[in-house]
Amino acid sequence: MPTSRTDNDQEPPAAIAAHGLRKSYGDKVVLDGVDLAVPEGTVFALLGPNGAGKTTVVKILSTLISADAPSADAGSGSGSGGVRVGGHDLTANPQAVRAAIGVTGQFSAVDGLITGEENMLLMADLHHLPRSEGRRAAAGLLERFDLTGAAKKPASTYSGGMKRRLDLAMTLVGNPRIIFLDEPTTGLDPRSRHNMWNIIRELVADGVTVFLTTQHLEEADELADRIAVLNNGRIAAEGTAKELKRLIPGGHVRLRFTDPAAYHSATLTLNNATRDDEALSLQIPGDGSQHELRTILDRLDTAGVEADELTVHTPDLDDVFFALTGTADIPDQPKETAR
Ligand SMILES: Nc1ncnc2c1ncn2[C@@H]1O[C@H](COP(=O)(O)OP(=O)(O)OP(=O)(O)O)[C@@H](O)[C@H]1O
Repeated sequence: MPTSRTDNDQEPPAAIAAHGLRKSYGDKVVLDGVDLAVPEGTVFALLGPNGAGKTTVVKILSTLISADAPSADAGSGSGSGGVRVGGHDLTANPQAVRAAIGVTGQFSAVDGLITGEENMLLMADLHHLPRSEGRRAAAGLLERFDLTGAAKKPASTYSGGMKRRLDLAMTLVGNPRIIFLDEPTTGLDPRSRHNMWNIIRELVADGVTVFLTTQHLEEADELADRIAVLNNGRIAAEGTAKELKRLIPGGHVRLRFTDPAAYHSATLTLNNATRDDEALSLQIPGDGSQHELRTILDRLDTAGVEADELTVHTPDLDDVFFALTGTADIPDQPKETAR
Protein backbone atom coordinates (compact mmCIF):
# COMPACT_ATOMS: atom_id res chain seq x y z
CA MET A 1 0.00 0.00 0.00
CA PRO A 2 1.31 3.45 -0.77
CA THR A 3 2.54 5.44 2.14
CA SER A 4 2.32 9.14 2.64
CA ARG A 5 4.61 9.37 5.64
CA THR A 6 7.41 11.83 5.46
CA ASP A 7 10.58 12.11 7.47
CA ASN A 8 8.95 14.49 9.90
CA ASP A 9 7.68 12.48 12.88
CA GLN A 10 6.62 15.47 14.94
CA GLU A 11 3.58 16.69 13.04
CA PRO A 12 0.98 14.65 11.19
CA PRO A 13 2.44 14.32 7.72
CA ALA A 14 0.76 16.30 4.99
CA ALA A 15 -1.27 14.10 2.66
CA ILE A 16 -1.29 16.95 0.16
CA ALA A 17 1.14 19.85 0.03
CA ALA A 18 1.28 22.35 -2.79
CA HIS A 19 3.23 25.53 -3.07
CA GLY A 20 2.73 28.23 -5.65
CA LEU A 21 0.43 26.21 -7.91
CA ARG A 22 -0.14 27.95 -11.24
CA LYS A 23 -2.25 27.24 -14.27
CA SER A 24 -3.23 29.39 -17.22
CA TYR A 25 -5.18 28.64 -20.36
CA GLY A 26 -3.83 31.05 -22.96
CA ASP A 27 -4.18 34.50 -21.46
CA LYS A 28 -6.58 33.32 -18.80
CA VAL A 29 -4.89 32.84 -15.45
CA VAL A 30 -6.88 30.24 -13.53
CA LEU A 31 -4.50 29.54 -10.64
CA ASP A 32 -2.10 32.27 -9.67
CA GLY A 33 0.05 30.78 -6.94
CA VAL A 34 -2.08 28.49 -4.75
CA ASP A 35 -0.65 27.05 -1.54
CA LEU A 36 -2.31 24.05 0.08
CA ALA A 37 -1.49 21.85 3.04
CA VAL A 38 -3.82 19.03 3.99
CA PRO A 39 -2.85 16.89 7.01
CA GLU A 40 -3.44 13.15 6.79
CA GLY A 41 -6.80 11.86 7.95
CA THR A 42 -8.58 15.21 7.65
CA VAL A 43 -11.22 16.71 5.38
CA PHE A 44 -10.19 19.76 3.43
CA ALA A 45 -12.83 21.73 1.53
CA LEU A 46 -11.99 23.97 -1.38
CA LEU A 47 -14.75 26.49 -1.86
CA GLY A 48 -15.14 28.92 -4.68
CA PRO A 49 -17.64 30.41 -7.09
CA ASN A 50 -18.29 28.86 -10.51
CA GLY A 51 -15.19 28.90 -12.62
CA ALA A 52 -12.86 29.72 -9.71
CA GLY A 53 -10.59 26.82 -10.59
CA LYS A 54 -11.60 24.17 -8.06
CA THR A 55 -11.81 21.36 -10.62
CA THR A 56 -8.53 22.55 -12.10
CA VAL A 57 -6.87 22.12 -8.69
CA VAL A 58 -8.32 18.62 -8.36
CA LYS A 59 -7.20 17.70 -11.88
CA ILE A 60 -3.66 18.87 -11.18
CA LEU A 61 -3.39 17.17 -7.79
CA SER A 62 -4.74 13.94 -9.25
CA THR A 63 -2.28 14.03 -12.20
CA LEU A 64 -4.97 14.46 -14.86
CA ILE A 65 -3.43 17.70 -16.09
CA SER A 66 -0.13 19.33 -15.31
CA ALA A 67 0.41 22.64 -13.61
CA ASP A 68 2.43 25.39 -15.24
CA ALA A 69 6.04 25.79 -14.27
CA PRO A 70 6.35 27.61 -10.96
CA SER A 71 7.43 31.22 -10.82
CA ALA A 72 10.94 31.93 -9.60
CA ASP A 73 9.79 32.62 -6.03
CA ALA A 74 7.82 29.37 -5.63
CA GLY A 75 10.80 27.43 -4.32
CA SER A 76 11.30 23.73 -5.10
CA GLY A 77 12.67 22.99 -8.51
CA SER A 78 9.73 20.76 -9.32
CA GLY A 79 7.86 21.50 -12.50
CA SER A 80 4.53 21.42 -10.67
CA GLY A 81 5.31 24.23 -8.28
CA GLY A 82 6.39 21.83 -5.55
CA VAL A 83 3.42 19.52 -5.12
CA ARG A 84 3.47 16.37 -3.02
CA VAL A 85 0.53 14.01 -2.78
CA GLY A 86 0.69 10.99 -0.50
CA GLY A 87 4.33 11.84 0.14
CA HIS A 88 5.20 11.57 -3.55
CA ASP A 89 6.38 14.34 -5.83
CA LEU A 90 3.70 14.91 -8.43
CA THR A 91 6.11 15.50 -11.28
CA ALA A 92 8.80 13.00 -10.42
CA ASN A 93 6.49 10.16 -9.45
CA PRO A 94 2.97 10.55 -10.87
CA GLN A 95 2.44 6.76 -10.88
CA ALA A 96 2.94 6.59 -7.12
CA VAL A 97 0.54 9.51 -6.67
CA ARG A 98 -2.05 7.75 -8.82
CA ALA A 99 -1.69 4.60 -6.74
CA ALA A 100 -2.31 6.56 -3.54
CA ILE A 101 -5.42 8.43 -4.60
CA GLY A 102 -9.00 7.98 -5.69
CA VAL A 103 -11.00 10.56 -7.59
CA THR A 104 -14.71 10.91 -8.03
CA GLY A 105 -15.76 13.83 -10.09
CA GLN A 106 -18.64 15.66 -11.58
CA PHE A 107 -18.16 13.39 -14.58
CA SER A 108 -18.71 10.02 -13.06
CA ALA A 109 -16.78 6.92 -14.07
CA VAL A 110 -19.99 4.90 -13.87
CA ASP A 111 -20.93 3.12 -17.11
CA GLY A 112 -24.71 3.16 -17.34
CA LEU A 113 -24.91 0.29 -19.84
CA ILE A 114 -23.62 -2.32 -17.42
CA THR A 115 -24.80 -3.27 -13.94
CA GLY A 116 -23.50 -1.80 -10.71
CA GLU A 117 -21.76 -5.07 -9.97
CA GLU A 118 -20.14 -5.18 -13.41
CA ASN A 119 -18.91 -1.62 -12.92
CA MET A 120 -17.31 -2.69 -9.65
CA LEU A 121 -15.72 -5.79 -11.18
CA LEU A 122 -14.36 -3.73 -14.03
CA MET A 123 -12.71 -1.49 -11.49
CA ALA A 124 -11.30 -4.51 -9.65
CA ASP A 125 -9.80 -5.69 -12.97
CA LEU A 126 -8.27 -2.27 -13.54
CA HIS A 127 -6.60 -2.60 -10.15
CA HIS A 128 -5.38 -6.08 -11.14
CA LEU A 129 -7.13 -7.74 -8.23
CA PRO A 130 -7.34 -11.53 -8.55
CA ARG A 131 -10.87 -12.58 -9.58
CA SER A 132 -11.99 -13.93 -6.21
CA GLU A 133 -10.58 -10.96 -4.34
CA GLY A 134 -12.23 -8.60 -6.81
CA ARG A 135 -15.59 -10.29 -6.28
CA ARG A 136 -15.19 -10.10 -2.52
CA ALA A 137 -14.20 -6.42 -2.60
CA ALA A 138 -17.07 -5.57 -4.96
CA ALA A 139 -19.65 -7.41 -2.84
CA GLY A 140 -18.37 -5.79 0.36
CA LEU A 141 -18.47 -2.29 -1.08
CA LEU A 142 -21.87 -2.74 -2.71
CA GLU A 143 -23.16 -3.85 0.68
CA ARG A 144 -21.51 -0.96 2.48
CA PHE A 145 -23.03 1.54 0.08
CA ASP A 146 -26.47 -0.03 0.26
CA LEU A 147 -26.39 -1.11 -3.38
CA THR A 148 -26.63 -4.89 -3.03
CA GLY A 149 -30.31 -4.93 -4.01
CA ALA A 150 -29.58 -2.96 -7.20
CA ALA A 151 -26.28 -4.67 -8.00
CA LYS A 152 -27.67 -6.68 -10.94
CA LYS A 153 -29.49 -3.74 -12.51
CA PRO A 154 -28.01 -1.50 -15.21
CA ALA A 155 -26.47 1.59 -13.61
CA SER A 156 -28.50 3.77 -15.99
CA THR A 157 -31.57 2.85 -13.91
CA TYR A 158 -29.98 4.18 -10.68
CA SER A 159 -31.05 7.42 -9.04
CA GLY A 160 -28.55 10.28 -8.81
CA GLY A 161 -27.72 9.36 -5.21
CA MET A 162 -27.18 5.69 -6.12
CA LYS A 163 -24.89 6.64 -9.00
CA ARG A 164 -22.81 8.84 -6.69
CA ARG A 165 -22.55 6.02 -4.17
CA LEU A 166 -21.57 3.57 -6.89
CA ASP A 167 -19.00 6.04 -8.18
CA LEU A 168 -17.45 6.36 -4.74
CA ALA A 169 -17.63 2.60 -4.16
CA MET A 170 -15.73 2.11 -7.44
CA THR A 171 -13.10 4.57 -6.28
CA LEU A 172 -12.63 2.64 -3.05
CA VAL A 173 -11.85 -0.64 -4.83
CA GLY A 174 -8.21 0.46 -4.97
CA ASN A 175 -8.23 1.28 -1.24
CA PRO A 176 -6.92 4.82 -1.73
CA ARG A 177 -5.70 6.70 1.31
CA ILE A 178 -6.46 10.08 -0.27
CA ILE A 179 -9.74 10.77 -2.01
CA PHE A 180 -10.66 13.74 -4.15
CA LEU A 181 -14.36 14.43 -4.24
CA ASP A 182 -15.26 17.06 -6.80
CA GLU A 183 -18.67 18.42 -5.81
CA PRO A 184 -19.83 15.06 -4.43
CA THR A 185 -23.39 16.10 -3.63
CA THR A 186 -24.27 18.43 -6.49
CA GLY A 187 -27.74 17.51 -7.71
CA LEU A 188 -28.55 15.23 -4.79
CA ASP A 189 -31.70 15.61 -2.68
CA PRO A 190 -31.25 16.44 1.03
CA ARG A 191 -31.52 12.81 2.17
CA SER A 192 -28.97 11.55 -0.36
CA ARG A 193 -26.72 14.45 0.55
CA HIS A 194 -26.82 13.52 4.22
CA ASN A 195 -26.15 9.89 3.32
CA MET A 196 -23.10 10.96 1.35
CA TRP A 197 -21.90 13.08 4.26
CA ASN A 198 -22.13 10.05 6.55
CA ILE A 199 -20.17 7.97 4.07
CA ILE A 200 -17.47 10.65 3.94
CA ARG A 201 -17.34 10.79 7.75
CA GLU A 202 -16.88 7.01 7.87
CA LEU A 203 -14.03 7.21 5.39
CA VAL A 204 -12.28 9.82 7.49
CA ALA A 205 -12.85 7.75 10.63
CA ASP A 206 -10.90 5.02 8.80
CA GLY A 207 -8.00 7.44 8.38
CA VAL A 208 -8.65 8.44 4.78
CA THR A 209 -7.83 12.01 3.77
CA VAL A 210 -10.60 13.74 1.84
CA PHE A 211 -10.08 16.69 -0.47
CA LEU A 212 -13.48 18.08 -1.28
CA THR A 213 -14.63 20.79 -3.64
CA THR A 214 -18.05 22.19 -3.08
CA GLN A 215 -20.28 25.15 -3.66
CA HIS A 216 -22.42 24.15 -0.68
CA LEU A 217 -21.18 26.11 2.26
CA GLU A 218 -23.21 23.97 4.60
CA GLU A 219 -21.32 20.95 3.28
CA ALA A 220 -17.96 22.50 4.06
CA ASP A 221 -19.24 23.56 7.47
CA GLU A 222 -20.49 20.03 8.22
CA LEU A 223 -17.54 18.04 7.01
CA ALA A 224 -14.34 19.99 6.72
CA ASP A 225 -11.59 20.35 9.27
CA ARG A 226 -10.20 23.18 7.20
CA ILE A 227 -11.70 25.27 4.44
CA ALA A 228 -10.01 27.35 1.78
CA VAL A 229 -11.83 29.90 -0.33
CA LEU A 230 -10.50 30.14 -3.87
CA ASN A 231 -11.07 33.41 -5.65
CA ASN A 232 -9.33 35.17 -8.52
CA GLY A 233 -6.79 32.38 -8.77
CA ARG A 234 -5.67 32.63 -5.17
CA ILE A 235 -6.66 31.37 -1.75
CA ALA A 236 -8.56 34.36 -0.35
CA ALA A 237 -8.81 32.83 3.13
CA GLU A 238 -8.13 29.54 4.85
CA GLY A 239 -8.98 28.14 8.25
CA THR A 240 -11.55 26.23 10.24
CA ALA A 241 -15.18 27.21 9.70
CA LYS A 242 -15.03 29.02 13.03
CA GLU A 243 -11.92 30.96 12.09
CA LEU A 244 -13.40 32.00 8.76
CA LYS A 245 -16.64 33.15 10.36
CA ARG A 246 -14.65 35.30 12.74
CA LEU A 247 -13.23 37.21 9.76
CA ILE A 248 -16.61 38.66 8.92
CA PRO A 249 -18.32 41.23 11.08
CA GLY A 250 -21.74 40.32 9.73
CA GLY A 251 -23.59 39.90 13.04
CA HIS A 252 -26.53 42.17 13.68
CA VAL A 253 -29.92 42.52 15.25
CA ARG A 254 -32.73 43.53 12.95
CA LEU A 255 -35.89 45.23 14.08
CA ARG A 256 -38.97 45.65 11.93
CA PHE A 257 -41.86 48.01 12.50
CA THR A 258 -45.26 48.38 10.91
CA ASP A 259 -46.08 51.73 12.47
CA PRO A 260 -44.05 54.56 10.85
CA ALA A 261 -44.26 56.63 14.06
CA ALA A 262 -42.80 53.78 16.12
CA TYR A 263 -40.10 53.32 13.49
CA HIS A 264 -39.26 57.02 13.64
CA SER A 265 -39.00 56.96 17.46
CA ALA A 266 -36.77 53.90 17.27
CA THR A 267 -34.41 55.62 14.82
CA LEU A 268 -33.97 58.43 17.35
CA THR A 269 -33.38 56.01 20.22
CA LEU A 270 -31.05 53.62 18.39
CA ASN A 271 -28.94 56.15 16.58
CA ASN A 272 -26.16 53.66 15.77
CA ALA A 273 -28.54 51.60 13.64
CA THR A 274 -28.51 51.36 9.86
CA ARG A 275 -31.90 52.49 8.57
CA ASP A 276 -34.06 51.07 5.86
CA ASP A 277 -36.83 53.68 5.65
CA GLU A 278 -38.75 51.78 2.99
CA ALA A 279 -38.90 48.49 4.90
CA LEU A 280 -39.26 50.31 8.24
CA SER A 281 -36.42 48.23 9.61
CA LEU A 282 -33.31 48.95 11.61
CA GLN A 283 -30.13 46.95 11.70
CA ILE A 284 -27.88 47.22 14.73
CA PRO A 285 -24.39 45.76 14.38
CA GLY A 286 -23.27 43.37 17.10
CA ASP A 287 -22.90 39.79 18.20
CA GLY A 288 -26.53 39.20 19.24
CA SER A 289 -25.53 38.36 22.82
CA GLN A 290 -28.05 38.38 25.66
CA HIS A 291 -26.49 41.53 27.07
CA GLU A 292 -26.69 43.33 23.77
CA LEU A 293 -30.31 42.31 23.18
CA ARG A 294 -31.26 43.47 26.67
CA THR A 295 -29.64 46.86 26.05
CA ILE A 296 -31.55 47.32 22.80
CA LEU A 297 -34.86 46.27 24.34
CA ASP A 298 -34.29 48.49 27.41
CA ARG A 299 -33.68 51.48 25.18
CA LEU A 300 -36.83 50.76 23.20
CA ASP A 301 -38.82 50.29 26.44
CA THR A 302 -37.55 53.58 27.81
CA ALA A 303 -38.66 55.30 24.62
CA GLY A 304 -42.01 53.48 24.79
CA VAL A 305 -41.49 51.85 21.39
CA GLU A 306 -42.34 48.29 20.48
CA ALA A 307 -40.86 46.50 17.49
CA ASP A 308 -43.05 44.11 15.54
CA GLU A 309 -40.25 41.71 14.76
CA LEU A 310 -36.77 41.10 16.09
CA THR A 311 -34.25 38.81 14.43
CA VAL A 312 -30.67 38.03 15.35
CA HIS A 313 -28.23 37.32 12.55
CA THR A 314 -24.87 35.74 13.31
CA PRO A 315 -22.30 35.42 10.54
CA ASP A 316 -22.25 32.09 8.75
CA LEU A 317 -20.13 30.65 5.98
CA ASP A 318 -22.41 32.28 3.41
CA ASP A 319 -21.34 35.65 4.76
CA VAL A 320 -17.71 34.63 4.53
CA PHE A 321 -18.16 33.36 1.02
CA PHE A 322 -19.92 36.47 -0.22
CA ALA A 323 -17.48 38.79 1.47
CA LEU A 324 -14.43 36.97 0.12
CA THR A 325 -15.66 36.24 -3.37
CA GLY A 326 -17.58 39.46 -3.92
CA THR A 327 -16.28 42.72 -5.26
CA ALA A 328 -13.32 42.81 -2.94
CA ASP A 329 -11.45 40.31 -0.80
CA ILE A 330 -11.40 42.65 2.14
CA PRO A 331 -12.84 40.87 5.14
CA ASP A 332 -13.50 44.01 7.17
CA GLN A 333 -16.17 45.57 5.03
CA PRO A 334 -19.67 45.39 6.49
CA LYS A 335 -21.96 43.05 4.65
CA GLU A 336 -25.45 43.60 3.48
CA THR A 337 -28.54 42.48 5.30
CA ALA A 338 -29.42 38.84 5.70
CA ARG A 339 -30.89 37.25 2.64
N1 LIG B 1 -9.26 23.01 -20.96
C1 LIG B 1 -9.56 24.29 -20.72
N2 LIG B 1 -9.31 25.23 -21.65
C2 LIG B 1 -9.60 26.53 -21.41
N3 LIG B 1 -10.13 26.99 -20.26
C3 LIG B 1 -10.40 26.09 -19.30
C4 LIG B 1 -10.14 24.70 -19.48
N4 LIG B 1 -10.50 24.06 -18.34
C5 LIG B 1 -10.98 24.99 -17.50
N5 LIG B 1 -10.92 26.21 -18.07
C6 LIG B 1 -11.34 27.47 -17.45
O1 LIG B 1 -10.72 27.58 -16.20
C7 LIG B 1 -11.58 28.19 -15.26
C8 LIG B 1 -11.71 27.31 -14.03
O2 LIG B 1 -12.45 26.15 -14.35
P1 LIG B 1 -12.77 25.04 -13.25
O3 LIG B 1 -13.59 24.00 -13.92
O4 LIG B 1 -11.52 24.61 -12.59
O5 LIG B 1 -13.65 25.88 -12.22
P2 LIG B 1 -14.51 25.38 -11.00
O6 LIG B 1 -14.15 26.24 -9.84
O7 LIG B 1 -14.37 23.91 -10.82
O8 LIG B 1 -15.97 25.74 -11.49
P3 LIG B 1 -17.38 25.01 -11.24
O9 LIG B 1 -17.75 25.29 -9.82
O10 LIG B 1 -18.27 25.75 -12.20
O11 LIG B 1 -17.22 23.57 -11.56
C9 LIG B 1 -12.90 28.43 -15.97
O12 LIG B 1 -12.94 29.76 -16.39
C10 LIG B 1 -12.83 27.49 -17.16
O13 LIG B 1 -13.55 28.02 -18.23
